Amino acid sequence: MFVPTLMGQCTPEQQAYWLPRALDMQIIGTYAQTELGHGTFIRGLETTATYDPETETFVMNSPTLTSYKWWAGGLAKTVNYCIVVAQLYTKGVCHGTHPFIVQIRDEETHMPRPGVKVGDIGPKLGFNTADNGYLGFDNYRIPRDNMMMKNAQVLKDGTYVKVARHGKATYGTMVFVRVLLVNEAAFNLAKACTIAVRYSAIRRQCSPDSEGSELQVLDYSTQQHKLFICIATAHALQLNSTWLWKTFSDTLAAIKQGNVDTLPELHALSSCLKALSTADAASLIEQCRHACGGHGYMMSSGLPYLYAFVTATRTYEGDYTILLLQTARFLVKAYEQVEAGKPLTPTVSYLSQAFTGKKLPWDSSPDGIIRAFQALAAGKLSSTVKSLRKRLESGLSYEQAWELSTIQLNGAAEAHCRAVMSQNYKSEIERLTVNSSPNVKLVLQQLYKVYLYYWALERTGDLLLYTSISESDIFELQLRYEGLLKEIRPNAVGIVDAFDLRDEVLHSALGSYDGNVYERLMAEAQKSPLNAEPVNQTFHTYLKPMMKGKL
Ligand SMILES: CCCCC/C=C\C/C=C\C/C=C\CCC(=O)SCCNC(=O)CCNC(=O)[C@H](O)C(C)(C)COP(=O)(O)OP(=O)(O)OC[C@H]1O[C@@H](n2cnc3c(N)ncnc32)[C@H](O)[C@@H]1OP(=O)(O)O
Ligand SMILES: Cc1cc2nc3c(=O)[nH]c(=O)nc-3n(C[C@H](O)[C@H](O)[C@H](O)COP(=O)(O)OP(=O)(O)OC[C@H]3O[C@@H](n4cnc5c(N)ncnc54)[C@H](O)[C@@H]3O)c2cc1C
Repeated sequence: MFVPTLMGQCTPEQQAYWLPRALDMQIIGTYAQTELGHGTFIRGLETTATYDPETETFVMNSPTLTSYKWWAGGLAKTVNYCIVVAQLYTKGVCHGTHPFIVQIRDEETHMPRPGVKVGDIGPKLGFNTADNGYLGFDNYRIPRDNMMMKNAQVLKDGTYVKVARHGKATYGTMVFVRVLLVNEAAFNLAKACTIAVRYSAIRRQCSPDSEGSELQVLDYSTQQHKLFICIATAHALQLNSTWLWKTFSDTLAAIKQGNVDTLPELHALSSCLKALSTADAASLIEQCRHACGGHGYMMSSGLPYLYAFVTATRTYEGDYTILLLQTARFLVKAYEQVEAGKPLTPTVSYLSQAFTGKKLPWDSSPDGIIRAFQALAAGKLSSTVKSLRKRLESGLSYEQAWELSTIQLNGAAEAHCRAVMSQNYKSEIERLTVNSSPNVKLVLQQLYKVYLYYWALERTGDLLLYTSISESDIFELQLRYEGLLKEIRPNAVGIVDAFDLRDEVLHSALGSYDGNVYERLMAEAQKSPLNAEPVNQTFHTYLKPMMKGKL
């Protein structure tokens, strides 16, 4: 996050000075925005940067314990510089949060600079290879030039000058990382399902009849139900990530031309896609662990590490709930645009035909299901706006009405995102397989149908509300879904092999390419320190005295 912020928030002159040093690893930096007391509410951050025109410096200060920077990766022992997001004060006026480049350790001795308090925040669920740290300032001075001045400046005499055309230009790095995280979610879910599917092909358990041999657990329908959605979702996230990256790049290019019109839609998309992709990836990685029984609970399976690593992404770079509410803001505005007969941006254009007051006729084809997801999202949005307006009419303020409606707002945003993801998944597969062999086309179409059927069956309640789907339609869809799992089974191992993930990347005794699961589990067990000697000394110090009643 350090380098992207240097690129996104510095003037060309500042980039010319800082970027080469950062890329050369002469300086190592992190992005310190979150504080002990605030992570989501950026406007509530307490660290201050007060400009002193006498010395042409900013005085960095941590006025309270809760103002200490907390969480930044590498902050504890690794970095010697930080990008610090602080409330900017000049001429007695607060201009809100702005980014500053702050040296916190000596470049030679690595000792913390006077006025800087820095340390490690302690053990975490995962991410323990990163030294996430805390940082406090005691009236610590930095040169005026260390304010990142692309979007706003403080002149030598302390005059504040706003440069950016969009009020949230300083939030740009977060959008960039959210876009990256969709790809990371896809990559890590692909690892987990490679491990779980390969292991499920090796593992034999239970024989349906007394004479027969034990079945591969991958042959069980319930195991296929657990795992094939994981494969389908890994592809869905990867294709949405590529699509989102292009949307991000196009928006950035437009902003460079001075056109910020597409930024709100990008913010709404990156928010809900980051939220859903990281939440789906974390819960499906846990599902892969469930599918591997006891051995999935071993660190040597690689699955606990993947889960601990990925579940953090639901929180950092914008908490799941918060980001969905950002998307909901955008959707409510889109609803108002439909009412006013105004044009809509591409990803919400389906809303212009949606508010007919009638249930969408059910169509179980892939395109029909995608239209149903859109009808579901539109229906939830319409119902949410109705709740908002009912509360406003009762005399509540907009903020109060909004807060009381946030559960529905989040539901509408999640439904919208599912519709966008499903649409992208199918259209990207069709675009990319135009020249593919019939077999490749067949397998990839089977996977996106798994995704569509799975989520339609997960949302039958909503589909009954907003489409004409009947009980028998649901019955038929369930049978079709279960039949599709059986069609995929023969190719399942080949499909995860196609992720082309090397053993060194998987780090898994269960998922290695050679399938020697039991030999690898035993080999990993031998590495346990408890196997260093036949009798551990705790027998003599604790067990034996206890057995003799002497403790
Ligand atoms: C899967 C394995 C992954 C492994 C990958 C490995 C490494 C990954 C690399 C890095 C990650 C590591 C660490 C993570 C680092 C961090 O966590 S950094 C800290 C991240 N913190 C956040 O994300 C904080 C979240 N909070 C916010 O973004 C904002 O507070 C808010 C919730 C958006 C609210 O902001 P606020 O200023 O109050 O604005 P408000 O809600 O009032 O909205 C005002 C208008 O501004 C628009 N807007 C808000 N944000 C943006 C944005 N980013 N871009 C564009 N526009 C934005 C908003 O839509 C409003 O517009 P209106 O037109 O008024 O509706
Ligand atoms: C592994 C990891 C690495 C990180 N790395 C960095 C880093 O490098 N740099 C950095 O600056 N930060 C980093 N962070 C911090 C991260 O960005 C924050 O944890 C995240 O933004 C969430 O903020 P918070 O922790 O204050 O949670 P809070 O915002 O306090 O959330 C707590 C709960 O309150 C809810 N909530 C909060 N506000 C609202 C609201 N308005 N409406 C409804 N519900 C609400 C949330 O949904 C959540 O359920 C990292 C975090 C982790 C876990």
